[in-house]
This record gives sequence, C-alpha cells and structure tokens, in this order.
Amino acid sequence: MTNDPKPGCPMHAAPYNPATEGAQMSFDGRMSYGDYLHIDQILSAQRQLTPAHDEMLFIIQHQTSELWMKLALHELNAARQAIAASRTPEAFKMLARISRIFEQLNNAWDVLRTMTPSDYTTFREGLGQSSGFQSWQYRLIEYAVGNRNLAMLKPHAHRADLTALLEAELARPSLYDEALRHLARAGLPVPDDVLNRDLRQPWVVHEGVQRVWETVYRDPAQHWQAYELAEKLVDFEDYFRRWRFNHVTTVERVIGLKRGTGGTGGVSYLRRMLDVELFPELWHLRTTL
Ligand code: HEM
Ligand SMILES: N[C@@H](CC(=O)c1ccccc1NC=O)C(=O)O
Repeated sequence: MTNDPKPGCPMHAAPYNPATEGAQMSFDGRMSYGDYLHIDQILSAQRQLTPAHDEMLFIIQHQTSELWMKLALHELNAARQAIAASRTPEAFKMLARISRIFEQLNNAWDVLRTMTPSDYTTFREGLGQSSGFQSWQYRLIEYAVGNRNLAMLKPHAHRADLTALLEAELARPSLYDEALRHLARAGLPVPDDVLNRDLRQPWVVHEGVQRVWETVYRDPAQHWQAYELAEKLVDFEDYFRRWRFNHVTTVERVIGLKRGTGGTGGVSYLRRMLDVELFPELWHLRTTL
C-alpha cells in the first residue's frame, strides 16, 4: 500500500507518512534529537518529594528559570567582553537578548500564579530550608551586573566550587564597571577613583559618574554609542525590576507575610530588594537633566 495523499475528502485519506518525502526514521547509530539535547537527563530531574499535584509545577518553574538564567549569564559575559573590547554594537545585540530573557522569566510568573496558597501548603514543608535565596546563578547575575553584596556568599560556603565561581566573578569588573571604562576610553571624564575602585565592593552612588551620563544625555548625537549603551542598561534594569516585583507579588499571594524557608522575613525582605538600584546614576540623571 502506498502512502500517496488521496485526492478528495481528507477524512478518508490514509494518514500521511513523512518518510515518503525523506524524513529520517531510523536512528540506530545516528545522533537523534534526544541524544543531542540530553533530553533523558533533563526529563529525569523532576523528582517530587511529595505526591502533591502542584509540586511538579513548582519544580519545572524553577528548573526552567535556572536554564534561562544560564543563558542570561552566557550573554552577559559575552556582552561584557564585547564592551571591554569596544565592540559595542555586538554588545547591544546581546544586551537586547538578555532583556528578552527577563521578559520570558517575567511571563513565566503567570503560570506559577495559578498555584493557590492551599495548593502550596500541600508540599511547602517538604522544601525544608531550601529557597531561591540560595540560587547561585541568580547571585552570579547580580554580581556580574554590579550588585555585589558579599553577605550573599555565605549560603554557598559549604560548596567550594560555587564559592570559587562567585569569588572569581567578584574579581572581575562588572557590566557597569566595563560600561564606565568604555566611556573613559571614549574620552569622557570618568573619575579615576571609579576606574580604580575595589571591584569586590558594592557600587556606591557617585556624583562624578552622574555628571558623565548627563553629558551623554544632553547631547546624544555627540555620544551616540554611550547613549545607546546607557539605554540598553536601563532597559535591562527595567525588566529586572519587573522580575523582582512579580516575585514579591506572587510570594505575597501564595504565603502572605509568613517567614521564608530561607530564613528571611519573606515579603518584607523581598520588598526591601525592590529598592536596589543596579545602575543608580542612569536613573538619577533623569531628575537633573
Ligand atoms: C510560590 C513561589 C515562590 C515563593 C513562595 C517564593 C518565596 C521566596 C521567599 C520568601 C524568598 C526570600 C528568601 C527566603 O527567606 O526564603 C525568596 C527568595 C528568592 N526566590 Fe523565591 N519564591 C517563589 C518562587 C520563585 C521562583 C519561581 C524563582 C525563580 C528562580 C525564585 C527565585 C528566588 C530568588 C532568586 C530569591 C532570592 C532573591 C534575593 O535575594 O533578592 N522564587 N523566594
Ligand atoms: N522561600 C519559599 C520556598 C521557595 O520558594 C523555594 C524553595 C525551594 C526551591 C525554590 C524556591 N523558590 C524560591 O524561593 C517559601 O518560603 O515558601
């Protein structure tokens, strides 16, 4: 019997066999989709600790977030390298992608929001003291962009490999440091104490830096690349802030004002994090422009 499509009513046609047009159907000794993507490994990592229906949603939500964070870090590191080499147009493309990744993470909250407090209490106890607070990729993103709080190293002290990773990040100039070094190379008067700062320390708001960004924003045509870089950074922070806001709102909706499993006050802690500014001068200049 052939599998040629029959003319006439599709209801009576034999099911179409894509092999007739050459679809590869045999994978003995050839690399398949699942082989390339290690699908077996990924799909065997959803191990519920309870029989609760919604625990699967919770696990997959976090695992997919960690995958997107992995890509965000990949792009962030490449963007930083491109800026350091003054290849800014290349960096713009990667920074735009990072913002889209955060948009993706922001949209994902819509799925998690379908979990009610009643649903969550069916498995919350099983989580013990684990919490997103201990996500090393999240901390690495914060450190990479410039939010360097050394206190956040502590939950990783039991893992020498992760501590080394985070420490290595703290020794590198952040995305914001690289942006400012780029401005200095372009001839803008970035203060020396900024260019020679102790990279491990948290960023401290600097009036001289704000003045440099003001110069850029007062005459964008004259400083087009710096202006474009600034707006890409603001765009990224905008999406990052939305992630934090979605997180705290979802948390309040699900656990109210209960303490977090990670030991913080929960919503009170997350609200405090809403005040963190990654690139403060880029926001402040808008008031003084
Ligand atoms: C029902 C869902 C969720 C609840 C109830 C929740 C709750 C919390 C709470 C209470 C904290 C504060 C730390 C603590 O004491 O535990 C926290 C931190 C955190 N959570 Fe969630 N979370 C949820 C979903 C998520 C998701 C989907 C992610 C994505 C990866 C995530 C990532 C984080 C991160 C990165 C932190 C640290 C934030 C910071 O230090 O600024 N959480 N979460
Ligand atoms: N901190 C959350 C627990 C929690 O959300 C969580 C636990 C384990 C793995 C990821 C988590 N997500 C984000 O914090 C709570 O207090 O319920």
